[in-house]
Amino acid sequence: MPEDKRTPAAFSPVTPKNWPKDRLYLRAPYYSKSLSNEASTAIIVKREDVPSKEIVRKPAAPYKQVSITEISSPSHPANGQHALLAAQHIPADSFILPYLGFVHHGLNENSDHEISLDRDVDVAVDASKIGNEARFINDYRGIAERPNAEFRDIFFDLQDGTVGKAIGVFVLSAGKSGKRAKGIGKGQEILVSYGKGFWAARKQSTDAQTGP
Ligand SMILES: C[S@@+](CC[C@H](N)C(=O)[O-])C[C@H]1O[C@@H](n2cnc3c(N)ncnc32)[C@H](O)[C@@H]1O
Repeated sequence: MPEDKRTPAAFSPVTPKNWPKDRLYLRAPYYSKSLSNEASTAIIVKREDVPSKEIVRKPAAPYKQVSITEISSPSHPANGQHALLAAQHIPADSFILPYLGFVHHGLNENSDHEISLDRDVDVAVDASKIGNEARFINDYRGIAERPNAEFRDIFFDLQDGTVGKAIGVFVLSAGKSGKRAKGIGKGQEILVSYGKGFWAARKQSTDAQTGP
């Protein structure tokens, strides 16, 4: 559990169903006090400096459009773990929820819940110990033919006159052929692509552990 409290209001007393007891639930990003001034200036901006065409997302936790579910299907590659499902139909191209966690310098390669936020100032979000429902989103490989959601940059209202640059989870757009126009159906698992790098790094560390 990180020691720093840049955003005391980040923790929510209300948690979603099936939220694990040993993890803290966030309603806003939790910023490390060790962030450099350069990084803070890059990722936290004044409300009035956000371009007017941009949508600023307000905290809305817990997120009603999703549900955390324990996987109990032997054919699912993450059987016994958790998944995030759509609790209702979510239209193509729409915002689902922010990916919240501990916002810090560097990349914690040991974390399975780490996403880069701003490479220029070397800042990432780690949801391994604190986070929200988005930390339960699995990679599509071995589960579906393709992902149905993706990460995009968002602006998140920190409710103190400032706005944080953050990562949001969105339903994929309909696509040129309209193949994905239906969006994500109620009860379907929300799946992104972690990228080949995520799995390559894990294969390397498994190979190193098992040896020749
Ligand atoms: C961000 S977590 C996703 C949530 C995770 N299932 C849980 O219950 O905490 C990433 C981890 O989930 C598992 N995972 C996600 N997608 C997977 C997939 N397609 N196949 C196998 N394991 C997967 C892996 O253990 C991975 O390290």
